[in-house]
Amino acid sequence: MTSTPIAFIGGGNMARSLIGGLIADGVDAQSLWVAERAPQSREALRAQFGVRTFEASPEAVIGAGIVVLAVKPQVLREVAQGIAEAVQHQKPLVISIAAGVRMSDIDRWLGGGVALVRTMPNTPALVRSGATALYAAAGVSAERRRQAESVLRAVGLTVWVDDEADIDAVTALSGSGPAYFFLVMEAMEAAAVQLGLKPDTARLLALQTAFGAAKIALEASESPAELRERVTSPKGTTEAAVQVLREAGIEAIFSRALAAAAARSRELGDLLGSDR
Ligand SMILES: NC(=O)C1=CN([C@@H]2O[C@H](COP(=O)(O)OP(=O)(O)OC[C@H]3O[C@@H](n4cnc5c(N)ncnc54)[C@H](O)[C@@H]3O)[C@@H](O)[C@H]2O)C=CC1
Ligand SMILES: O=C(O)[C@@H]1CCC=N1
Repeated sequence: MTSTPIAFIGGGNMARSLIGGLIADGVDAQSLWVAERAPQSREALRAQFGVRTFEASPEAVIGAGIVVLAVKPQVLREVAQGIAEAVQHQKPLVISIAAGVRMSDIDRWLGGGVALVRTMPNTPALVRSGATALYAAAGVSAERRRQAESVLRAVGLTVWVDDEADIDAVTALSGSGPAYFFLVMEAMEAAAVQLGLKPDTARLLALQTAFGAAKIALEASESPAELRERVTSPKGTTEAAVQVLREAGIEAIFSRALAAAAARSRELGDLLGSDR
């Protein structure tokens, strides 16, 4: 991992996940700088991680080799324009994690000619089990790409996509994906409580089952479909449950859900980049 200071602009949920993961990977907290406008959040970031915090974003950019844009898409233009001068002076690698917002717009807001990598990480970065897709325009050097990849690889798996539009699909799949699995965990826990289990017992078993299923699916050579079939005895209990899920249209529901997320990502890109 690079030892250059990394400045996060925005210290919310996703920045905290990345910072926690980087520190767990051995990165020195003093080389992680965070510009965060909310005083309570700055205080919490210092207390939890021991990172340096800044009230004014340009101050965090000066001296940083890498700048991570970690504010909500809706405020990214204002934030980028506010640090443009510092970025043009400092010439850091800029990594955007914002959903939807296109690279050409961010580059323009930052004054143009910026070494920019657009990424879509997810919150399991906190426990170094993140999944991040990265995209860089043709002009970004191999060295800058390696630098961006090394930051995100420190907190989990990384993949490059060669079409920026793929980031919308990635956002729908792995960016938002943890929430879908949490929802399934919530639903399974509630259903098990209805069957008479104590809430604590139901949650523990639901969570460990999710963990075990993901672990075996990652480690085994078989596909998830083959692993599912292995659990499903003919005329057994799993078959009874899977039949209910299929009759309710589980595949179609996920297809619609991911399509909605990808459409929202594209919509954010259109909406927020429309100042040209
Ligand atoms: N939460 C998630 O699971 C993921 C989020 N993202 C992206 O990460 C970005 C951040 O999302 P979250 O962390 O969830 O949002 P958040 O709302 O938790 O964090 C944003 C932070 O930025 C701060 N902020 C707002 N304006 C600021 C300014 N002018 N200067 C400095 N700080 C400012 C806010 O006070 C807040 O703490 C978004 O663009 C989102 O699309 C990407 C992948 C996953
Ligand atoms: O919900 C969102 O818009 C962000 C992007 C991916 C996950 N959270």
